Amino acid sequence: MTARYVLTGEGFYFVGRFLSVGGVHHGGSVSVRAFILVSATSVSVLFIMAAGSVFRAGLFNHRVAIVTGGATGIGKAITAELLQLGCHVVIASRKSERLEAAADELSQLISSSSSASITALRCNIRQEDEVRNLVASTLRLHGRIDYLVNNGGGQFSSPAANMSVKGWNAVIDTNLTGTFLCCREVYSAWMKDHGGAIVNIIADMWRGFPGMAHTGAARAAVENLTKSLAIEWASSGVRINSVAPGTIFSKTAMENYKELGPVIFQMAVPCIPAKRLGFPEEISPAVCFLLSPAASFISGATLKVDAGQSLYDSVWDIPDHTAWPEPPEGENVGALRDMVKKLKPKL
Ligand SMILES: CCCCCCCCC/C=C/C(=O)SCCNC(=O)CCNC(=O)[C@H](O)C(C)(C)COP(=O)(O)OP(=O)(O)OC[C@H]1O[C@@H](n2cnc3c(N)ncnc32)[C@H](O)[C@@H]1OP(=O)(O)O
Ligand SMILES: NC(=O)C1=CN([C@@H]2O[C@H](COP(=O)(O)OP(=O)(O)OC[C@H]3O[C@@H](n4cnc5c(N)ncnc54)[C@H](OP(=O)(O)O)[C@@H]3O)[C@@H](O)[C@H]2O)C=CC1
Repeated sequence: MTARYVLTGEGFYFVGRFLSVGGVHHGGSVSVRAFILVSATSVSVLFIMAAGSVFRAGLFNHRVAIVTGGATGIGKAITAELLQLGCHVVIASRKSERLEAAADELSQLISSSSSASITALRCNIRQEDEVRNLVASTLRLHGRIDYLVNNGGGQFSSPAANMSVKGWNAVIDTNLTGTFLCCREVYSAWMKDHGGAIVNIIADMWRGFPGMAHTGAARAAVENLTKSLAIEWASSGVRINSVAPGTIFSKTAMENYKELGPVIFQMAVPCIPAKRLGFPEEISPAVCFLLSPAASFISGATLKVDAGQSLYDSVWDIPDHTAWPEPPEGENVGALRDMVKKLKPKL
């Protein structure tokens, strides 16, 4: 038996509760349609987003978030979704023009009935004093910090052997030390006494990150940092998790690699089980979920949002070579030689 129900209005709220994702309904400027497929053995629910967030509008009303790198790419999508959920968002990065342009553009998403707001603050997360100022300014402005999204970061592509120590340090300082500084400062200044939720954006570095070894090392370290802080800060009511995106296309991400950008993104596609690139709007719901009350029992975890890429293929090609030592002699090597001889075509 298969039946299909199309629900509207309050029905969404019921579906949201049923799915335990903190409530999903049709409200505000967010327009969602849901289809439930029921069969004898299973019930599956498919949400089709027409626009905005799948989460309940107002879920983050009066909450305050800092999103580093919130003016571009993935950070911008996270900021947009948080704003639509009613959050006050402070976006922070190094380039004032980008910050101001994004704040102007994203403020258009805020409906007149919403309490949400967006503020752009310049901050280089590698600089301890600038991170301290960012947190102090946010507290002066809003009086609280409920969420921190450590999204600001990046790297350049280079074989490890060609990396200078300056280049290595630039990437480690940004992705690892910058993340640590933001976590520590937000915790000391607010979350220690009031709790909160943190999400760290890491990367698909599960099998190393050949071609970008510095960022692989930094992101693996952040994954471990996430676990340490989940334990150290649990008694303050702080939850901290990571999101590991696959290959996510945005204009700014591509431009970072200059003329190599199109090549890098194009060559990733065959290695992605979905056979297409991901998009920032496919990362932001995972971040919002981990910040939300729907994740109230989740801490120290990493959510891969990569269409299975981390289980599949690598873009790094190892050319044929004979650089390894011969295997130890013995009956198995002999058997292999016999097998290879038999496989050779007869002349
Ligand atoms: C292949 C696998 C596919 C793998 C498959 C494809 C996966 C793609 C996944 C994409 C993942 C993403 O994260 S996309 C997101 C991309 N966005 C970003 O990376 C944005 C932020 N990035 C940056 O700001 C920069 O890239 C970063 C290097 C981190 C910081 O730059 P800054 O200029 O601020 O750093 P500085 O302190 O001035 O130091 C710069 C030094 O870095 C080194 N350096 C910088 N760019 C360099 C370059 N292109 N080649 C060599 N070296 C470089 C030099 O030593 C520089 O020194 P000098 O020589 O003295 O100048
Ligand atoms: N796109 C992808 O495939 C993947 C991306 N990631 C990571 O996700 C995050 C977002 O990347 P994405 O949106 O794709 O690319 P973008 O290049 O658009 O975003 C990177 C952001 O980080 C900010 N940033 C970089 N360095 C600093 C710094 N020192 N201080 C403060 N802000 C900084 C940049 O702003 P500004 O330059 O103004 O400082 C920019 O807004 C990055 O950490 C990235 O490495 C992880 C896995 C895959």
